[in-house]
Amino acid sequence: MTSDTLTKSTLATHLPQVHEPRNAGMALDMDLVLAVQANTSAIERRCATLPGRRSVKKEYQAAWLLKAITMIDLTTLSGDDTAGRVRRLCAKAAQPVRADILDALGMGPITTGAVCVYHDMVETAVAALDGTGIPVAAVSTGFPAGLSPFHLRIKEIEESVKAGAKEIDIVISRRHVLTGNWQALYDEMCAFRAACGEAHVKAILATGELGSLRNVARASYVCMMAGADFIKTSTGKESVNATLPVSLTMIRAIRDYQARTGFRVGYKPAGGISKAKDSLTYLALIKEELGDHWLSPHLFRFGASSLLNDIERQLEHYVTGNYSASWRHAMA
Ligand SMILES: O=C[C@H](O)COP(=O)(O)O
Repeated sequence: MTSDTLTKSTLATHLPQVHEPRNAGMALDMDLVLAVQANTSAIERRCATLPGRRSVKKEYQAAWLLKAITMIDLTTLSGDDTAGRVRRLCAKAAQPVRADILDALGMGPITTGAVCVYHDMVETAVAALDGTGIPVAAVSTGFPAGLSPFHLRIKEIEESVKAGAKEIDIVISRRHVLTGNWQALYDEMCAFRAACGEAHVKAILATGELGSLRNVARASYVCMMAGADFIKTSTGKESVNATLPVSLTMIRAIRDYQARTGFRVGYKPAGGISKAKDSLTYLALIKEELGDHWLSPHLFRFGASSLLNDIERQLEHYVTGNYSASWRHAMA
């Protein structure tokens, strides 16, 4: 990662609204899908070099971490979620870094990319975020397993959109991938996209349950062909969630899809990303494989419940020279 492309001055305090044409999708091209391969050992070799590399330091690191915050879907997806917890999370999304730290960094206000909740909490989050411009993302379609009746999965999307969700994170039927039923996956994804209407749809592949990187690559293509605005690795509930090899596989599918169609599809690694250092590795990977254009909330998000906390601690360390206990930072 070079440090010249992102400095504090390039971090506008209010991010410009980038107009990106939505992925219109294309007809299912089975020849293309079946031609997709993934060279697992080459992918793993490339990824093994990433975390150990020299990373950006000092003010450049602080700038990248601030940038990372603007691309977090701040998430709570727990059975014991309450309206109070969701309101606190929304307050954190609207002011993700303490004002004194931002002041010391010479930064104006920033926000996270979105707040991500279950359907039941959408209305609460929408009300709590009123006036902030922060969208609410709802996980949907029988999250996390995606095994509820199909008509109910469609209905769930419609209800979340009606409740004010601007982004819908759907889960695909893993069995369609595992049985190679690409037509069924394509049809399902088209129906989910149609039910979302104007809301943007993120397709969660649940990569930890897809068996191989080749399946991950093929599922990525099929979901993009069916109109996914983003492809997302995981629900956070699988035993293996976001990994670098899976990310490289999906990112290269995105790159190839853009070369073929001209549409830029977003990428969201999710699940188990909780360290500031890991966020820098992901951003470096995006920069190298997709380019600077993708380093923006409209094309890249972290799905994370606890990453923000660690980033805020690192920023405090940069400003004061001391690490604070994580409990000193408001819920993240
Ligand atoms: O989509 C977001 C994930 O569920 C968050 O996972 P995490 O709690 O491991 O950060």
